[in-house]
Amino acid sequence: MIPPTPERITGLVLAGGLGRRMGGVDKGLSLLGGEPLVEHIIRRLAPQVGQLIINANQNHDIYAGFGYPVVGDRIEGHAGPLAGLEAGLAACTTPYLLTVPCDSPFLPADLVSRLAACLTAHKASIAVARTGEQLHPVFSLIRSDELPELQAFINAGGRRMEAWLRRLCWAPCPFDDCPEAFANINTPDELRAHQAGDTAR
Ligand SMILES: Nc1nc2c(ncn2[C@@H]2O[C@H](COP(=O)(O)OP(=O)(O)OP(=O)(O)O)[C@@H](O)[C@H]2O)c(=O)[nH]1
Repeated sequence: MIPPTPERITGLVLAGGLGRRMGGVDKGLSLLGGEPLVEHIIRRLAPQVGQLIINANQNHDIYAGFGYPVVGDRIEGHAGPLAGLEAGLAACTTPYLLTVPCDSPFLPADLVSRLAACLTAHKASIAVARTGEQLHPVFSLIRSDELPELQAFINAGGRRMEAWLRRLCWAPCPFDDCPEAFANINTPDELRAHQAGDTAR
């Protein structure tokens, strides 16, 4: 197994959703503390990985302005985060891909090192963040050579990320010491609440 060192990992920021609960806006570009959510993610993730890719299905030019390649879903009909993962894996040139959602701006500074240690210890194909009983499949470190398996799952109608990862050799990675790092922002009220608490972080 090739060790999942940072330079062998591409970070994929999943920003391809519809943001219905946010009122249909492009959630990754929603402002928190005066900065787009995607910028918060990039600031935390870029030091942890060798390369970055943004997955987006609208506003490509704006996302490209952050300085990283932008890929859109190749599967039609807003098939969910697995569609973004499929596009990211297809564009990825490193042996590992790390996914994060665009709406969790407080992600851990040691997310990648802990997922990498877990993947190695379990000789797994995918390591998934877990807090308590809750899995966070959109925070996963994945072997890039699982792309054909993912495409087969999607072609057979599979859409749930957790259902897919359970077909692989997968390992849960505990982050019980920092559950707040996985808080996500789905609604204008949640955005306002975090905005109000932003100065405290
Ligand atoms: N590429 C891609 N990513 C998606 C899609 N749907 C959701 N996501 C991403 O998956 C993560 C979790 O998304 P959700 O909050 O469940 O969905 P959303 O579309 O962003 O928001 P809602 O419409 O309010 O559910 C986010 O990073 C989204 O950008 C999709 O169809 N394609």
